[in-house]
Formats: sequence, C-alpha cells, structure tokens
Amino acid sequence: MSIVNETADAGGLPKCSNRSSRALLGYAKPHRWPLTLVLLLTLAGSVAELVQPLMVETVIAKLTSGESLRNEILLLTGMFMVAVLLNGWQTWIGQRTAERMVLGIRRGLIWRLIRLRVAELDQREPGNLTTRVTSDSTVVQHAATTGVIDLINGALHLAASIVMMGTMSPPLLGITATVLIIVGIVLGFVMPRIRQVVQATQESVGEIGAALDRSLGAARTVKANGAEATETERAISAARSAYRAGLTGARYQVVITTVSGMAVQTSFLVVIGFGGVLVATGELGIATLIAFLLYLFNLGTPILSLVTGFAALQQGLGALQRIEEVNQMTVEDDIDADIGPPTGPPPPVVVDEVTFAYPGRPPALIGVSFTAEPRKLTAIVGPSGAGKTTLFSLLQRFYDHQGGRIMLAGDDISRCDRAEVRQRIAYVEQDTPMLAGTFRENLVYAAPGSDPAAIADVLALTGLDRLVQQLPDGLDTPVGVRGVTLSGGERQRLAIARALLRRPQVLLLDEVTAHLDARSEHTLRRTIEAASRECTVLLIAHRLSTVTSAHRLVVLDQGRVRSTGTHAELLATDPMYRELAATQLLLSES
Ligand SMILES: Nc1ncnc2c1ncn2[C@@H]1O[C@H](COP(=O)(O)OP(=O)(O)OP(=O)(O)O)[C@@H](O)[C@H]1O
Repeated sequence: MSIVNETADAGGLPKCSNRSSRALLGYAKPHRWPLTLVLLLTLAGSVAELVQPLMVETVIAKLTSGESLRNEILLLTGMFMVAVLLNGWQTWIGQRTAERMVLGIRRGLIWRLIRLRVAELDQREPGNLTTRVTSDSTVVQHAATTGVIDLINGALHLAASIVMMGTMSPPLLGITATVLIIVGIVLGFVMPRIRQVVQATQESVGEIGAALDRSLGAARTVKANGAEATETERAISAARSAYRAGLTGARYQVVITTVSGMAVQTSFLVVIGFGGVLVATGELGIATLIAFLLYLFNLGTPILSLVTGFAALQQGLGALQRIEEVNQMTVEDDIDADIGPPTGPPPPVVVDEVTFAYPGRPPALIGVSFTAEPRKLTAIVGPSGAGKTTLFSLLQRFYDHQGGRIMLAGDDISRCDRAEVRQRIAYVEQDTPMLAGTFRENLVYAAPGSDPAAIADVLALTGLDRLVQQLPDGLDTPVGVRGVTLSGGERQRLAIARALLRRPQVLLLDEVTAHLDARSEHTLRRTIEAASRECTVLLIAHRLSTVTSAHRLVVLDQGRVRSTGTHAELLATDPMYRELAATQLLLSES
C-alpha cells in the first residue's frame, strides 16, 4: 500500500479535523487584528472590482446617449490608484503577520523539542522532528494567514457578485448557479483528499530528514561499512514517496482548476446565448448584459480564492497534525528554574530498592540499593547490560524510577525539579559527545561565567593544559563537528573538565577511562581521586584497574546488586568479581 493510501485510511478523521481546525484558529488568534486589517483591505479591493462592471454599465449607457465621461474617468483613475496602494499595504501587513506567525510556531516547537523527555526521544528520529520546525510550520502559517483570508474574501466576493447578478437578471443567475453547484460538489469531494495527500507528503519530507540525519550523523560508520548505496536508497525512497504524494496532490489541483475554469467558461457561453435572446426580445438591456457578463467573467477570481483558500486550509490541517503531535509529547517542564550553584557539603547518594523497566522490556534494575558516601569514590562494575548506565540515567532523571527511592541530601530526587537535580549532579557520558565550536565553548558549556583561574585549574587537573598550549589558537581553537579534531581520550578529559568546572556536589563518570592510554589513564586516576576529595563520585568502570582503590565497589548483574565491598573484600567473597578481575590480570597485581 502506498503511503498516500496508508494515511488516507487512518481512522477518526472528522474528530481530528475539528481538533486541528481549532488548533489552527488558535495559531491565528494572537494575530487577529492584523489579520482582520488584511481581510478588510482585501475586501476593499474586492469592492473596487465589484463596482467596476456597474461603472462600465454607466459608461456604455452614457456613450449611447452622448454624455460627457469626465467624472467617470476621474473616478476610475482614483479607484485604480487607491486599489494599488491598498494592495501594497495589504501585502506588507499580510506577509509580516505570516512571518510573525511562523516565528511563533517555530519558537513553540523548538522550546518543546529541546525539552522532550528522553523516553520520547528514544522512540523518534531527530531528522523527522526537525522537519516539523522547518517545513510543517510554513505550511500551517500559509493556511492560517493566506488560506483563511482567501477563503473569507472569496466567499464574500462570490456572495456579493451573486447578489449583484441577481438584481440584474434572475434567469441568467439561475443558469450560473447551476454551474456553480457542480463546482461545489467537485470541491467537496476533492478537498479532504488534498489534506491526506499533504500529510503524506510532509511525512515523507520528515522521513527524508530522518534518513539524511542518520547518514550524516554517522558519516564515518557509513563510509567504513561501504553503506553509501543503502543510505542513498533509504533517503531517495522517502523522496520518491514525497514525489508520489506530490503528484497525487497535483492531480487533485488539476481537477479543481479545470472543473472551476470549465464551469465559468460554460456558464459564460450559455449566458451569452440565452442573454442574447433576452436582449433580442427586449427583456434585457445590452449594457446590463455586458455588466452581467463582466461579473460572470470576474467570478473566476472569487472562485479561485475559495479554491486556493480551501486547499491551503486543508494543507495546513494536514501539516498541523504533525505539529500537534509534538504538542502532545511529554516535555521536561521543570528545567528552566534559575537555580544557583549548589551550596553546602557534598551529600551522600542513597539508592534504595530502586526498580526500573524501559517500556516493553523486562526490568533493567530490580531492587537496587547502595549508598555512595560523600567525598569518596564509589565504583559501579558488572558485565555488559547489567544496568550500570541505566542507573546513571535515573540519577540524572532522564527517566523516573518506578519503585524505591533515590535520596540526595535527604531529598527524594523524584520530588525535586530536574533543574536542581542536574545542577547538583554532573554527568560525563560514555561516548563524551562534543558540540561544534571552540575548545573553550565546550569547556565552559555548563558554567559560562567561569574565571580564567578556575579554567586553568581544571585544565591542569585533567592534564589538558599541555594540549591547549599546542593548539594553534589555544582555547579558541575549533574542535570540529562533534569534536572530531580531538582524540577519544582528549574528548573524554575535556568532558570531565567541563563537568568539574561546574563544581558539582556529585560527579557521575561513565566509562571515562575507555579510550585512554596508560599515561592518560594515570593522569585521569589522579584527577578522579582529586575530584573524589571534593565531591561524591560514582564511576562506571569496565577496566577494574581504575577502581581497585575505590572506597566501595557495587557489582551489578542482570539489574540486581550482586555484592558490594572494597576490591579486596570482593576478591575474597564474590566469584564473579574474582573472575572479572582474573580476566583483566588483576589477581597477579593484587
Ligand atoms: N533506551 C533504552 N530503551 C530500551 N532498553 C534499553 C535502553 N537502554 C538500555 N536498555 C536495555 O537495558 C538493559 C541495561 O542497559 P545498560 O545500558 O544500563 O547496561 P550497562 O550495564 O550500562 O551496559 P554496558 O556496560 O554495555 O554499557 C540492557 O538490556 C539494554 O538493552
């Protein structure tokens, strides 16, 4: 089944449609006054158009009686000038309102996307989310401004034309109305389908974004695996879906414009024929017939306004559904509190019977309990998949634990604002991502006001001072996209320096020694020891050599705490730990 059909088959459309229409009006509401002004100006332009056939009728009447046309010509010139000026003003106000609206939509989306909960982000592709800000927002903006105005203007213009035509000749209006009803039926059939097509197109555009984001984000992996063809096909297949949906949309557009064009032309011919008979029998004046024909001819304008306004509205509703999806996603709304740097001595971290499962997965942590003492190093060890990183994610409140408590200085962190928790607990991730920018920007990322002395201290503590001296522009040297110009070890030390600069009370380090050579590891061990004299340090380690001197080791296995103790105690009591140590040739060292 094609994407178009899949979307078209989605159930619950009327309900969605009402919700989306309300949401669309919600976006237009803050701009109601400028939009009203634009509408009034557009209506003024329409009135000028509507008056013209009447004036032509007068001109023809005066021409036949040989009267002077001076006043009419002056009036026509004045109306023309006013119409041009009003049109310019209306265009400016309309465009400015449209830009303001799209800014508002984008601002809201950006705010939410950056605050999405980690659980939401786990399920979605970033590229697809991005296109909602870049692409869907403009479609909605077009619908809420141009679409709504075209629709109202078209409807009023059409109604006024029909009234004028009715006053001139009811029989000729009857002919015209029959044709208009046919157009209405066709529009009623085609319009809802346009919305489905637009939604399908926007989904495909989202997929193109997601596919490219995936390939470019992992460009080296793609190249190293020779996966260029697969990745190209993935993005192009989404582009093809957009193309197919676009073509279906184009077909509907053709149906609409052809039917409305033919309707106007047919009624024009019939009115000429029938009107000619009325003129010949003296039931209708020639000037009135010409004025009627001009109204009929000009009917194309309001019909086109109605059609384009309706189509824009349908398109907007389609795109709006994707924007509304973002508005339904859960966000972290407690991270904007202005919380100063943590004060007081470092607290213990008490993990008490904590249980957690990812959605649809067996529990990743089951009844985990231990205490990390302040100013001490607590190491978390255990085989891959044991739940070590998950534990850190809970400590950062990336996810909320489902059972038990995590206490920080006597407070249950699930009752604290995330802003406060993250201000007190610094986290150095496993793959230490860097941001494009300079070395300094990455260093002071979480502590922008740091003074040069504090920066020099952390650089010395992490052994980065020598590297910075060698960089061409020192701290102001760019580190490249995702820090590619630094080695893995340098990135890790920079990430630790960044965390330390914040002077946190608790420091979480996830596999920070993974990329280090013996010398760097030695430097880092000293750094960690120094940090653990200042704050509560929890360290996930695969390489036991980094944690043999830890105050306490917590051995996790399949989501449970298997044992706790010092290195020596665990060697004596825990066979699995002894085996881990043995595989790393530690037994001979100890
Ligand atoms: N975002 C996620 N969604 C669903 N399941 C997850 C997610 N992250 C981890 N898991 C699962 O949870 C379990 C624990 O993973 P976790 O990353 O905490 O282990 P770990 O001990 O840190 O492993 P490693 O040492 O290999 O990094 C694993 O079974 C993993 O597949």
